[in-house]
Amino acid sequence: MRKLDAIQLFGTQSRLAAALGLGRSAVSQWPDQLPQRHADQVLGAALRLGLLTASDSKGEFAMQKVRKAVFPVAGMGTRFLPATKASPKEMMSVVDKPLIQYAVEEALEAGITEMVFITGRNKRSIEDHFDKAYELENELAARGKRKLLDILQSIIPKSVSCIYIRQPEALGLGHAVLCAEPVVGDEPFAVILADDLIDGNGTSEMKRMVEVFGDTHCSVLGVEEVPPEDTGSYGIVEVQEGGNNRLKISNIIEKPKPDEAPSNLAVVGRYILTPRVFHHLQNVQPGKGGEIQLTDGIFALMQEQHVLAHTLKGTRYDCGSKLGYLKATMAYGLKHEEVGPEFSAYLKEFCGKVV
Ligand SMILES: O=c1ccn([C@@H]2O[C@H](COP(=O)(O)OP(=O)(O)OP(=O)(O)O)[C@@H](O)[C@H]2O)c(=O)[nH]1
Ligand SMILES: O=P(O)(O)O[C@H]1O[C@H](CO)[C@@H](O)[C@H](O)[C@H]1O
Repeated sequence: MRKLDAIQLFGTQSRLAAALGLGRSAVSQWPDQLPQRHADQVLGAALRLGLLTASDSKGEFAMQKVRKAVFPVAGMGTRFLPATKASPKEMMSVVDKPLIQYAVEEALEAGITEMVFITGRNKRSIEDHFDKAYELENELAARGKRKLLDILQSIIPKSVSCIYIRQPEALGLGHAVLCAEPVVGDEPFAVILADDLIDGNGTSEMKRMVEVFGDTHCSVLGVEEVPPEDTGSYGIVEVQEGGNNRLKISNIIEKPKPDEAPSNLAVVGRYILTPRVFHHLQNVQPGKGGEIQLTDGIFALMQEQHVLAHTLKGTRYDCGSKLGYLKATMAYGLKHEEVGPEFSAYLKEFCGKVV
């Protein structure tokens, strides 16, 4: 997008600057051909103010699509030791699929075609899971196990690319996301934390968030209410009415104590972020727990751009905790087409004995 077109859209340079919450001088220093992050800001403001609609934001005003998802999987999973001593938490299986596969399926359903995994030590099994398993496939084919072969071959469509980046040290979630910058570049992108397993009840939660992004061109965070005593486990946001039934985030704090929390609205592991966040993550200092926090990068981003909250429609299971993982296993077990009915009967009998 050219700067001239952006100014024309808003009428004057001053109006454009005001809509973006910037000084006039900041806009006058922009180059004639806007880099994508400025174009994104302009489009976001134009959509919010109704100067453009999602359907006419094409051609000169083309908006970028969310094509890439980042999966930070380099954490140490200490809450699940010893299970996570030698194998990653994200490979723990809920019934018959590892957590990371559920996360990738949610991204695929949202139209995302590039999966970027931020890995660390002991994470080779994640690469292997999304790679072709020649010997196993040959063996299954030789034994005529067509159904199992189909399951293996449909883990990820051939047209989707998987990219692995090593986070040399687990310096925090914000640092893990920053490691994706060379691959994500100047595009909006999703972040999915696989240990927050979300049953979208028929629709991928990330798909819903991509739709919000398409309508607003703003960063979007998945949020849900948590018990007030649990605020210390989450990024907590304060929101205000953002127009068009949207919630605009006005503050975000990483893991505040209940008496310091601005609300009990917690960020869950689903984000769509504009690439400008990388600039802020580069400057973020270690925060809560001595880690480079994504929350702190988002706080800085919010000072420049609108960031919206999307209230989850699906059900979230915190599979990074033992209890959450057990709950997920039960819910997915009951719904499973092969074992669901029998499992349900067993549970009824079991509960009868316990109660
Ligand atoms: O430096 C980091 C930190 C965290 N992460 C990733 O961010 C996500 C959220 O981080 P968590 O804090 O839930 O994961 P963890 O592995 O550190 O688990 P515990 O010790 O608390 O049990 C997880 O998916 C983790 O892999 C990184 O990739 N790098
Ligand atoms: O799980 P962690 O790394 O403790 O915390 C991370 O994921 C949470 C969601 O699961 C967010 O609310 C936190 O803001 C984020 O730092």
